[in-house]
Amino acid sequence: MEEVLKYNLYDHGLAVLTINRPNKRNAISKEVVSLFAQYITELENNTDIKLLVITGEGQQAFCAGGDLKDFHGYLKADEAFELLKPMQEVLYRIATLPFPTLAWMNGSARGGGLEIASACDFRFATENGDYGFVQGNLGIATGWGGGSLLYRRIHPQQAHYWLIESGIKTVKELKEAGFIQQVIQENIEPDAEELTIFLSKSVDQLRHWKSQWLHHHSMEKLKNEMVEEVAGCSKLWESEAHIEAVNRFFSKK
Ligand SMILES: CC[C@H](C(=O)O)C(=O)SCCNC(=O)CCNC(=O)[C@H](O)C(C)(C)COP(=O)(O)OP(=O)(O)OC[C@H]1O[C@@H](n2cnc3c(N)ncnc32)[C@H](O)[C@@H]1OP(=O)(O)O
Repeated sequence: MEEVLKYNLYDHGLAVLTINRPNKRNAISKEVVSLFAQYITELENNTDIKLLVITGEGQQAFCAGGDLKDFHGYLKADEAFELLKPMQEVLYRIATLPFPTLAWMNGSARGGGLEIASACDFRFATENGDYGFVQGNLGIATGWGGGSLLYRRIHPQQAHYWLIESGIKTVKELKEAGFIQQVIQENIEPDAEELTIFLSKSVDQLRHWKSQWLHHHSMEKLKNEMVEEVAGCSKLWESEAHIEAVNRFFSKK
């Protein structure tokens, strides 16, 4: 059976991680979290990589967020914290990789799917998708640290408003807010023209610019904010609103 997270390394410095659960709209299961942690260790130790792209399998979704079967249940706050923390650590490690990272959003994204996208330095998205930090509609908040990351990707006031609004955005709205840098028409190919701006530069140049970015933003402050975010979401986990929202999702199936 194919892995639920595929890792492809190309000889021109490109690494691609593909979330491979198209029948579940690439929702993140615990197994996907574990494979992310494993592959990131390989990426951290590879000095030849110029760019990491994270994308989804298929044309319908980039990532539907946490798998509601794996990540949503009747948990106490401390249990929810233990459940959410591993993916927060994955997102922090993605955000602090020593080379540029790009979310190639090949379709719709919800909740944690946009938290993964926010962990990347850059985001390209297809017009065929729509995109929403919907955690607020589930009675919770971002739970993997993606809210802290969003504050570093777009204007902080816009980030605050998006998290409260919990709305679904078009690619036009994402572009207007500066959340995405390019609109894409199809799934990624290793020789995609859109990757040239990265792959035409040297490893040293790309790692210099990423080091500059990491120094500009205190990573210690980011890590602390992300951990506090997980704790805050965990407290909301016990709410009636959250339990009812998850029941609604599965009852409509
Ligand atoms: C910290 C992260 C945070 C958390 O986990 O706490 C979150 O990510 S909360 C947000 C969780 N995600 C969602 O609420 C999104 C739920 N999914 C959808 O809104 C839609 O599926 C959508 C818009 C992504 C795609 O809609 P579409 O009509 O194309 O597909 P279906 O809804 O018919 O779904 C197809 C198939 O996929 C299963 N599915 C979709 N999303 C999830 C999910 N998040 N977890 C588990 N399974 C999911 C859905 O049940 C269908 O499966 P099937 O077996 O065919 O019934």
